[in-house]
Amino acid sequence: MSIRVGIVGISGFGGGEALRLIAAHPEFELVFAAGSGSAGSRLADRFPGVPPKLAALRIAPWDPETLPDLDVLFASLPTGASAEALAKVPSRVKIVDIGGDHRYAPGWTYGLADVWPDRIAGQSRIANPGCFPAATLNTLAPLLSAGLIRPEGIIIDAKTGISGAGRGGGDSRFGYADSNETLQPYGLLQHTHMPEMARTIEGFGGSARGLVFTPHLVPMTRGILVTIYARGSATTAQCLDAARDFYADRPFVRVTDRPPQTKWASGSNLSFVHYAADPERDLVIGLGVVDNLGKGAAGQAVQNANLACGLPETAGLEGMPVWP
Ligand SMILES: NC(=O)C1=CN([C@@H]2O[C@H](COP(=O)(O)OP(=O)(O)OC[C@H]3O[C@@H](n4cnc5c(N)ncnc54)[C@H](OP(=O)(O)O)[C@@H]3O)[C@@H](O)[C@H]2O)C=CC1
Ligand SMILES: CC(=O)N[C@@H](CCC(=O)OP(=O)(O)O)C(=O)O
Repeated sequence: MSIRVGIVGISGFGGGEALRLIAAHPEFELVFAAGSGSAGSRLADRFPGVPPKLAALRIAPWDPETLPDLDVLFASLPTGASAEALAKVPSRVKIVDIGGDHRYAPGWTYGLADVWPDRIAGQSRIANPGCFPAATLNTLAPLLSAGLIRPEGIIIDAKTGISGAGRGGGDSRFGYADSNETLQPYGLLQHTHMPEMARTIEGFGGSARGLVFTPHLVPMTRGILVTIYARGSATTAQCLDAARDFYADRPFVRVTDRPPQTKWASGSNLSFVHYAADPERDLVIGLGVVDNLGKGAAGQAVQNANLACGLPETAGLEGMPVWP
């Protein structure tokens, strides 16, 4: 019997990517779509390429108190817009929140699926990591776990595609003329993703004091590359070996022998990690790549829902990236 799922925020970039993955999922059946301004339109109006079986499904106005019978709800609402409404969803409906309202919130499991799948299995309230933390924490986890770097003073320099800002945008810097042929740093010293990164780093032991995270907008549609500088006396080979051990049985993380590029992950739930280290300089450089809409949002959300429902973790996520 199929698993009945809904998506709220389906007209957005995260919700639209969840639709794409769920439409091809072997066990999930999309029975409910909701939104705000898009309410009333059929899926085929918003997504002309949607499979015929879903074309006539109409987007409902979002009201958590009038949900149909659902097993899983994916929420992809602007951060700040989901906490109150999702509290009204019956507890029998499993929720994966792609937005930022429930990360490390009481009663919610932080869904870092490649690192701690056992914590997610069977859960019913899962907060997806932010897109930058998804790339960063997958890269750092093997090093922290093996004690190869110190948790203090980690510096993360990140580049993101424009879709990371969502369809909503609302800020002129995301328009084509403002974002094409230019690189824009933003969020210096205060980006909202720092607390969840610090909390996860400290979960491996020690203090994340002195954490620096600086994101940059890059004129590309999808993709995140994080370049991380940490202190530690490991060699490159030790870092790569630690990551290969850590991710030995994990299906979505590739430990590469050369620096990864954003296009390698495009349209997939893959995460690429690579390391270069110089013990003489007490320096470890970690590189991580994800698709912000894949591992950074809808891909990891489907992976989390698979774990929550006891399905194979890879169900619906085995497609290769789009290239070129
Ligand atoms: N874009 C990305 O790469 C990532 C995004 N996220 C997070 O995921 C969430 C969604 O982001 P994203 O998809 O990019 O954003 P978008 O702006 O693309 O989409 C958000 C959608 O939410 C709907 N919406 C807004 N307010 C309401 C409301 N009150 N009730 C019902 N629906 C509403 C809108 O639908 P309508 O058209 O119907 O009004 C809109 O299309 C955010 O929290 C974001 O930070 C997380 C990781 C990566
Ligand atoms: C380019 C861009 O603006 N990216 C977003 C990150 C998207 C994301 O992961 O957002 P949430 O944590 O709110 O879910 C940002 O920097 O805030």
